[in-house]
Amino acid sequence: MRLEAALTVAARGVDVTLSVPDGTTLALLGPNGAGKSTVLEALAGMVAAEGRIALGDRLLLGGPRPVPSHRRRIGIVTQDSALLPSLTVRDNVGFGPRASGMTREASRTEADRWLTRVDATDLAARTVDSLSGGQARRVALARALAATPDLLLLDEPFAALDLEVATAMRSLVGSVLAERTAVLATHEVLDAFALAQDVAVLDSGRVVEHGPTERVLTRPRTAFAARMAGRSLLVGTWTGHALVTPEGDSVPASAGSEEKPREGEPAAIAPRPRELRLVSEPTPGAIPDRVRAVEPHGDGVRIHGERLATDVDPEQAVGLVPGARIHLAPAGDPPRAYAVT
Ligand SMILES: Nc1ncnc2c1ncn2[C@@H]1O[C@H](COP(=O)(O)OP(=O)(O)OP(=O)(O)O)[C@@H](O)[C@H]1O
Repeated sequence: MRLEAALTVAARGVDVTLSVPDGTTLALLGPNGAGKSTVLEALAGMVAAEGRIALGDRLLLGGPRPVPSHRRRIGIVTQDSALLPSLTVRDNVGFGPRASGMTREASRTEADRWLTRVDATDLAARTVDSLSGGQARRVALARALAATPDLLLLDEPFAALDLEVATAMRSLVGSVLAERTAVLATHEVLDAFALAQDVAVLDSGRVVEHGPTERVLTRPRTAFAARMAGRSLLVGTWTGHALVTPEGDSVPASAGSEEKPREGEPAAIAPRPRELRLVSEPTPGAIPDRVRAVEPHGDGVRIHGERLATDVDPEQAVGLVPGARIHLAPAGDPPRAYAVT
């Protein structure tokens, strides 16, 4: 069912417009505090919001009065799982079916069906306070799905889980999201690529980019979205074989086949750190920069410049203090330029 939302939660500085076509997943991608949980809670009716929320042909917000949370037909899996502590796992999962009028017996059968779906049948008789974080997340997912929601909201479903548990949860979520309308809050680019057709990048309560995942995360328009995608962004004018920045740097690049740049028009490149290397001399095509920060990264070091970032071996990073002048050049093939009009 299609979701269209334009909502404001003024007290938390959140003001967003989102749209999620029927049967697709939107990743809400942003750093801590960007407002992801607030958007999900506002959609679910758990925090008061102004604006308009339409789910299919039902107006949940923006009509005479907001539809209360329990009538929205929205399932939410929050970061703390929010299960009912005094009930068993089976009764937690059967809560939605029971509330919709099923007999106790039928709701238990339904709960067992969903517990099988999330591979948690062995937990059915446990009380929820005895569950690990990963187990609680599975049960919360089963509980949300058992209520047959029109929209599923997942808030950082893989955060704070061990590697193996998170991997299993990713594959489970991948299978339940197929053909469903869903919004997935995450700060991981991997989740957006793997699970969502579209992405909305959230910066301080505002959507700075919204579009197909591959487009937004490989050809970003804003420095913020580029950073979330693990890239840098240089914008300039396309000459046919180079990008000329407002600072006058000419960076040799090739025209990408997607959103092909046109001569004399605005274009951008968004290289990943590993696509650039440090060069000691200001050679033609190298981009001058200054070190902003240096951080350990994997078995090497990531140099964050004011304009670009690159990964180097630890021995190359010696002496690269904030403010130091550096030059960066493409490490292999020239970067791909794309139109940004
Ligand atoms: N219960 C609350 N009461 C008041 N302000 C809140 C509450 N929860 C969050 N906020 C504020 O709302 C803003 C958005 O926070 P939110 O939790 O929605 O961000 P987030 O992107 O989900 O971050 P995280 O990934 O850390 O959960 C922040 O400024 C935060 O301090």
